Amino acid sequence: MHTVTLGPSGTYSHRAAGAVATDDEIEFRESIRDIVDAVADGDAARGVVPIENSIEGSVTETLDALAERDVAVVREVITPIKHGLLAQSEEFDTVASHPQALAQCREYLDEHYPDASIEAVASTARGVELAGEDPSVAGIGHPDNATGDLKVIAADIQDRRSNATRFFVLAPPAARSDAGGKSSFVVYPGANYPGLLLELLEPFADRGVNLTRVESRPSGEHLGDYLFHLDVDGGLFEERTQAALAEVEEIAENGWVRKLGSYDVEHVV
Ligand SMILES: O=C(O)C(=O)Cc1ccccc1
Repeated sequence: MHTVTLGPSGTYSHRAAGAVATDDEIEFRESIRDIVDAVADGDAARGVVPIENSIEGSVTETLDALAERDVAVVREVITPIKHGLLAQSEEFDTVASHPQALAQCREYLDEHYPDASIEAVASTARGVELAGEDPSVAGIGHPDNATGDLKVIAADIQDRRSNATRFFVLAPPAARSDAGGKSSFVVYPGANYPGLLLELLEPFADRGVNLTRVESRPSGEHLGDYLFHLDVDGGLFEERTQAALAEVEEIAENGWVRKLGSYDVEHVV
């Protein structure tokens, strides 16, 4: 079975997927939700989705899909992101890209193309595809996508020199593993009282398990009701991580805890 990721060919997700699959094993989907669904429904062996960017923060579509569907996280892949502005010539009036890429280049676009219309599309590669079809459109994406009539009008246009994105490699629940140096959980406490979040985090602090990310997301139930995404520097094979999690499960007895799994981190260029 194949690996699904955000298409068309040439997205950053596609590049990250190269860490776990060869090109002939990769199939494309047009949204993150479709990727998570394909893995959860058993239609794909692996899925590769962006989770967090160093400039723009969390990819909320991914967080919400991980809270809703039962999938395992089996690996983390980190890639540097270097955006190029790709167009047939400098005579364009619209810039099309993925919302994350547009946000990562906001200051550059404001300074150099203040009059351009900004168009959010499903992926960076889709924006570049549009630029290839229409001379009035420029895309923001990886410079390797400048094929055919497209030129790299400007390179390295992201607003910070250091720009990296974390991707999760997803697998069906049966592939969930306790091995690996990091673990991710989603906690819905099903309660709301002073100090609740502190209580949820203390079991990790008490055992010296470092938290690498805490993110709250609306539960969708009612305003002010949240679930929490936790990443920790500890594997579920470790007694300290298991013990901390058992305490968290007790605190969340009126809600639920989803163990996404333990995994190792890989850097790809
Ligand atoms: O659109 C893409 O290329 C993606 O894979 C999503 C994305 C967009 C911007 C930075 C990192 C990932």
